[in-house]
Amino acid sequence: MKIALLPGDGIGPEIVAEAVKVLKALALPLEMQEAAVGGAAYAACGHPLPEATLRLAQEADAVLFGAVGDPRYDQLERHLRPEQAILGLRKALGLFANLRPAMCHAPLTHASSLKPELVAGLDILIIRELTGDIYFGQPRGRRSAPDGPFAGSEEAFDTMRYSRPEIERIAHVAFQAAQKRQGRVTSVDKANVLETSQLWRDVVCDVHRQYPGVQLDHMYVDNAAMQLARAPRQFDVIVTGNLFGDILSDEAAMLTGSIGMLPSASLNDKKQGLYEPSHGSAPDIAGQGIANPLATILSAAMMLRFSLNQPEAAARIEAAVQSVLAQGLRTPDIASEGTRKVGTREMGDAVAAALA
Ligand SMILES: NC(=O)C1=CN([C@@H]2O[C@H](COP(=O)(O)OP(=O)(O)OC[C@H]3O[C@@H](n4cnc5c(N)ncnc54)[C@H](O)[C@@H]3O)[C@@H](O)[C@H]2O)C=CC1
Ligand SMILES: CC(C)CC(=O)C(=O)O
Ligand SMILES: [Mg+2]
Repeated sequence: MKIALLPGDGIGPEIVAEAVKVLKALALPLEMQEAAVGGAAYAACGHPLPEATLRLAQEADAVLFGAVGDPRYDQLERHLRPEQAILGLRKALGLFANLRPAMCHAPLTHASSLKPELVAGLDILIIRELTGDIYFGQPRGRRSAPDGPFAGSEEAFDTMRYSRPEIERIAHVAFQAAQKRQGRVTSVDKANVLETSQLWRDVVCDVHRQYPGVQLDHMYVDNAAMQLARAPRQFDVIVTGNLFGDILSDEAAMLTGSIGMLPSASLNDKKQGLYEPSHGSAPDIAGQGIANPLATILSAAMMLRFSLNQPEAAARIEAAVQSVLAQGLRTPDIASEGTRKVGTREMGDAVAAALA
């Protein structure tokens, strides 16, 4: 089983190292090969997604990704910025389905931003479309405004676009996931305002006819953001577009205790996948040894389950994470009174040691 390791920038190398430690402790025949990506790759060879890195990812059975983004490169042209590497990988590998499970582990109900009684047992699956929408839509650019009250001044524009097949395939992923869960899908859009969202809603309704056992409802994204903070357990599966899913999943992370707890799988139609924490490179804490590695470790478990056909090994990692949380070990982002504060490495060591 070939795994491409792409640690990237900021806390990326710190958290990927801990996931690798846990994977190695499983003693499976995993062949891991590392390559530079993001700002690290730009510094080394002038491009955030070098050809060799892309090839390694394409030829691997799965990719374990840290994060990209480096404030030193914020002023670069968009196509050279570290973040283009992850967008480029998603597009090149066709990773249209992003699964972000937001679960509140029992020992962390007090670490959540909400009252414990609102998040106890929380288990939401956010399914975010990942290769379309305003992040990829053309045309985009800068120009002199051709009309309107600010005609002649500098303006910038992006394009929100979705095609029927793109919406159909992500809707199928959502309905099929719901069939294995509580059987409920909430489709989140802004159909009261946006043409793309009106098509989104039409197509989701059309696909729903093939899944009569699944309950479907629709919610505008502004209300969905509010409902997540008010009563998150009303949701089972949320399916939404790239932009809304990006924002809502960071919000949902805080219901679980921290953005450092939210793993993700990005899959294509061949179940080839890229696995990464939902957060970014966290430059504000990089190099301090305090980043929470659990989202990355849980992403490695998703990799074993979805791409490497090792569900038992995945379950062992998930149980080990539960066990260290039950023991009271906490990185600073999830620490509370009466728990034991540990750093990134100590948390990784503890998970590896707790593997049954
Ligand atoms: N997939 C990716 O590679 C992503 C990259 N980015 C990039 O990351 C850089 C930083 O972006 P931000 O908006 O600051 O988002 P961020 O997710 O990196 O950080 C937001 C806040 O959460 C904290 N945080 C994040 N991960 C954590 C962890 N594992 N443990 C403890 N605390 C954690 C950070 O310290 C920070 O205070 C930017 O360059 C951005 O473009 C952002 C999101 C995803
Ligand atoms: C570069 C960004 C689109 C990455 C991000 O924020 C995400 O995937 O959650
Ligand atoms: Mg994001």
